[in-house]
Amino acid sequence: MRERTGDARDAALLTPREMAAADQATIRAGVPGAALMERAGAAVARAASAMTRPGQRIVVLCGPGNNGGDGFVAARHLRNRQRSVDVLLLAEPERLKGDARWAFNALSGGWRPLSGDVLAECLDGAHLVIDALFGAGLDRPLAGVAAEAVRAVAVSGVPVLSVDLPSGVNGATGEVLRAEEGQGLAFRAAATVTFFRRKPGLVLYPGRGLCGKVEVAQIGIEPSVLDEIAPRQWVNGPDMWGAAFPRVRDDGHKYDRGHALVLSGGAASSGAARLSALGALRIGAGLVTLGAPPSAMLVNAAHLTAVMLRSVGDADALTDLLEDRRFTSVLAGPGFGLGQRLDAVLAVLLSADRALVLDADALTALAVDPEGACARLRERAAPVVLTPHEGEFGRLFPDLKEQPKLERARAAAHRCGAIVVLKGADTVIAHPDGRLVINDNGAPWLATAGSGDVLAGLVSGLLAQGMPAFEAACAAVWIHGRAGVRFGPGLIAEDLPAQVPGVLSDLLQR
Ligand SMILES: NC(=O)C1=CN([C@@H]2O[C@H](COP(=O)(O)OP(=O)(O)OC[C@H]3O[C@@H](n4cnc5c(N)ncnc54)[C@H](O)[C@@H]3O)[C@@H](O)[C@H]2O)[C@@H](O)CC1
Ligand SMILES: [K+]
Repeated sequence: MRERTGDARDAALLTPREMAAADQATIRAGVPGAALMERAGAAVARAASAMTRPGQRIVVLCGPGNNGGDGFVAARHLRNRQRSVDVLLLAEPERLKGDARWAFNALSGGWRPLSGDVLAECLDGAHLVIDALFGAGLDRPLAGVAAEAVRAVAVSGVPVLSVDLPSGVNGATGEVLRAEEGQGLAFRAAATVTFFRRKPGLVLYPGRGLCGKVEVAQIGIEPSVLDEIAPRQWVNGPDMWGAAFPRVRDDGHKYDRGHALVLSGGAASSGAARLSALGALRIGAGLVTLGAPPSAMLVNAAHLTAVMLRSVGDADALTDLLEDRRFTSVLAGPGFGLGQRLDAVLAVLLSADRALVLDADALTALAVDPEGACARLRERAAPVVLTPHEGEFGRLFPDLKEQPKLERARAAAHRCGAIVVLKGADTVIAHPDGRLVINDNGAPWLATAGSGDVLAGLVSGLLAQGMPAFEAACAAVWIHGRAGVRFGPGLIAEDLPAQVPGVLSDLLQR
C-alpha cells in the first residue's frame, strides 16, 4: 500500500453549492464561463457519440439554465458528428441568460419547444435522449411538461444520458425532489456525465440508482480551487485512509498489533460475536479474545481456535479483565441480548479508556435514554465508533430521522462526539468535526445476516492496532464492501472474514 495517502482531493464530492463556487472561482481566475460550458457540452457529446452511431437520432431536452446550455453545446457537437439531433427546449428562448444564451445562439436554430406531442414524435425511433433539463440548479420537484417528459421517456425505453445529474435528483442529497403529496419524478439514466468532481447525489441512493454509469469530465477547473472551497465529504477509498492503515513490522510481535476484546451474548446468539472476532483477527489484530458469559463458554470453545476465550459473566469480571492494559479495543453489541448484563457492561465500557465499537443490541440499549447516552459518549476521551443501521439510528436519534442521510449522520456524530457509521447500501461514515465519507463499493449480497457483525469486528480489529477511529471505520467499511464483491453472490457472513486476506494483499500491491 502507498506510504502516503493519495490526493484526497480526487475523492472530494461537491454539493451543488460547492460546485457553483468552483465554477465561480475559475471564472474569477479568468476562464470564461462559456469556455467551461463548451468543454462540458463537448464531453457530453463524446459520451453520446460512444452510445450511438452516425446517422442515428438523438433527442436533447434542454432546460432554462446552464444545464440546458450544456445540452445546446452537446447538440452542436453531435450534429458535427453526423448524428441527427432534435433539440427540445423547455423555456422561451428570450428568457435564456448568460452562457446558456450564448450556447443557444451558437446552435444556430434547429430546435422546437418541448411539448408532449413533439416529444412523442421525436422519441419514435430515437436511439438516445440527452437529459439537459436541470442539474445543480434544480430547486423544486419536476412538474408539468418536465414531469410528462420523464414519464414519456421512461415508457419509450430509449436510453438516457444525463448531464451532470439525472433531472429530478437533488445533487446534495441524492433524494428525488417530490411535492408534499405524491411521488417524486426523475430520469433513470443509463449514464451520467458530471463535471470536475462527483456530487453526493450521485453516490447516495436513490440518486446512485438513477444515474447509471458515471463519467467525471474535466472542464478546466483547477483542483487547487478545492483548497478554498474545502469540501467536507468524500467518496470512500484507500486514498482516504491508506496512510493510516496499520503496517506489520518485519520484527514485530503479536502484542505490537493490539488485542481486541469482543463481548459475546448468551449461548443461543453467540455466533454474532464469533463472526466479529474473526473479522478482528483477519484484519490484523495481534490477538482477539472473546469474553463470554459462563453459559456460552462451551459453545464458544467448541467453535473457536485462534480466538481466545475468557469468561465475562458480569460487569465486575469485565472491570477485572480490563485491568490488563494490553486490551486495546472492545466491541459490544452483536448478539449480546438486551437486559441487565448489557446495561452493566455498557456502564463499565462507557467509562473505560479503551477504543470502543458499539453495535446492534448495545445501540438499542443506549436508545432507552438517547440524550443521556450522547452525554456519556461525549465525555469519553477514548474513541467510540457507533455502527447503526437505519432502524438503530432512528431509535438513537429520533429527531433526525426525517433529515437527508448526510445531514443525519453529521448531526449524530457531532451530537455524541463519536464516529457514526450509518449503514446501508450507501454507508456513510461521519466524524464529529463534520467530515464525512460515503461508501460506494458494496454489493447487494452484503445485506445478509451477520454481515454487520463482521463489519463491527473489522472496525474493532483496526482500532486495536491503534488506527485512528475515523480512518479505521472508513477502511473497515471499504474492505468489508470489497470482500463482499470479491466473494460474489451466494455470500453468507461466514465467507467474509476469509475474503479479507485477498483484499489486503490487493491493497498492499497498490
Ligand atoms: N459556468 C457554470 O456555472 C457552469 C455550469 N454548468 C452546468 O450548469 C448547471 C447548473 O446551472 P444552473 O445553475 O443554471 O441550474 P440548472 O440549469 O440546473 O437550472 C436552473 C434553472 O431551472 C429552474 N428550475 C429549477 N428547478 C426547476 C423545476 N423543477 N422546474 C422548472 N424549473 C426549474 C430554475 O428556476 C433556474 O431557472 C450544472 O448542472 C452544469 O450542467 C456547466 O456548464 C459547467 C459550467
Ligand atoms: K440533467
